[in-house]
Amino acid sequence: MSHLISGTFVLEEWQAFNYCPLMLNLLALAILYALFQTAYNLLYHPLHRFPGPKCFAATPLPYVFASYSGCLATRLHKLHERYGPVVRTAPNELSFIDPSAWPTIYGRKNRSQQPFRKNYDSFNETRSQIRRSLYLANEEDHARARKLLNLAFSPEALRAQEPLLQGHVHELLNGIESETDVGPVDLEKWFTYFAFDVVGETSFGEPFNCVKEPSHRAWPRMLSRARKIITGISGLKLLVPSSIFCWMPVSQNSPLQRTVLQSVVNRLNFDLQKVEKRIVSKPDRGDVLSALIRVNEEKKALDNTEIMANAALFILAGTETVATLLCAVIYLLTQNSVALDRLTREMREVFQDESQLTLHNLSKMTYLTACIDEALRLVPPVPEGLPRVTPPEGESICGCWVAVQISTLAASWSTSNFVRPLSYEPERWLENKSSCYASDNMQASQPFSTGPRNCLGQSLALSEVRLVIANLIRKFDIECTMQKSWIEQPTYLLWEKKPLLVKLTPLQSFSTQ
Ligand code: HEM
Repeated sequence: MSHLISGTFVLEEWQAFNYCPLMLNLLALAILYALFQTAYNLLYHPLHRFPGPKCFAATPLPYVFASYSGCLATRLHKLHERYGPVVRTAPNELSFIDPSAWPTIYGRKNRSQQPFRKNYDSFNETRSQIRRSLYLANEEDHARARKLLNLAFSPEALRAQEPLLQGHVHELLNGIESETDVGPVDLEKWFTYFAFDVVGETSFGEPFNCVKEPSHRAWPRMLSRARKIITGISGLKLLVPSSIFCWMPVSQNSPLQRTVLQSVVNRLNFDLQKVEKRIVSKPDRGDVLSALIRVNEEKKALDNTEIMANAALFILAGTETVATLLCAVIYLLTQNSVALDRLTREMREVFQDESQLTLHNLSKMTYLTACIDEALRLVPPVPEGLPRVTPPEGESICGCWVAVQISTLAASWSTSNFVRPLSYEPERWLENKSSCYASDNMQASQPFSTGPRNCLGQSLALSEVRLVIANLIRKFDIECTMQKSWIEQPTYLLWEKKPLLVKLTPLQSFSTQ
């Protein structure tokens, strides 16, 4: 009865009465549309004959949910084990694990043909500092910039950086050694600081000093949190077109998320000011940025915003990935005592003196390379896949807009590509390997991707990893103290790395000077 007494309430009720049918009609329309779309996806969509679970074919929700909850990479692996080498993972998305798909999806057939393009709609980067970087560049800009950046990352440019890298490895070993008598050391945190310092040193002209200065260590954690938020937003963007998404409440991040993203933007701007100063003063420090500025002086291929955008990209692309690989090699070696013993013996017998641990000498150590390749196969640092869109004029499936990708982790973990795929066996990468590995399809493991948009920093990454692993193994006896598998962890585009607790016993006969 109270609503009869209150005039306002009566008015509200009247309005609600009038709005109600409209709202109900809209809701009914939305449900009808969703039902129609689901039926179409299942029965008439050009991809409806491809194998895969019905729920993934019906709506993008399961895919987005898997991405949001950090289990996309392992989910894709399970789907491939069940449904085979090609799986429909969303209404208009196909995932492959057959290595013959790498050149088709990521390469180009001939010089005149463009590779499949990235799905730019799923990026939320239009205002960010990496907007003008290689990563988001269209084909034309990418080709122009990549040509120049390849020179800055060439083997000669890398050789010039060796003293800088060696310096950081020594700082890392000293930092780790300072903790060895306290108990198990968390190598994940040290590797992350190291990877940040190297990118800072080579691309910004000064290290971020994360290894030496505890007060400088917030940056890596901040970036990792921002990545998680951005992955979540990109996942949601798959559900609705960008034009509608930007009006939805979910596109406005929560205050906490906004603070995290804003801190990352502020920090990047702070670092990019240093790059801007160096573009003006042009000191030659023998690092990536010096090489880039020098070749650009001659070729005039990039403007200053592009140089800065790429420097920002190097932080995003070259830090967590390297830290993941370092953790993976150490963790997997501790799980395979035969491999650890063999590598330890080789490192200690071949290298009598620490000064012999140069990039040139280490590049010849085939067992070390095999240990790293096998870790890249089992824990690819970019594990989920790199979606591409089929071009309208060809390669499309039944004339339809289709996103395709090789699921990196699923391809490496597949029983159709490797013998005992979940077991760490560096021997499979050796030239004169046992015949039991004869059916291994080594091309299926492409952790740095292939084609014109493959990893620019591959040689730098491998150099960092070779130096760190060789030095650690030579200097310490290593034993993992963790009860649970380090590999069981979520992925949000990259791995969400858990602490890697390891007991390190320094060998008395070796020192870091
Ligand atoms: C183990 C370490 C690394 C792995 C596994 C890795 C993997 C990858 C992969 C898979 C891509 C292709 C991404 C895509 O197509 O969407 C990529 C691109 C890229 N990576 Fe790496 N990366 C590593 C380290 C580094 C380092 C150290 C740097 C530089 C400091 C770097 C710089 C880049 C850049 C600039 C691109 C974009 C290339 C382009 O679009 O042309 N990466 N990386």
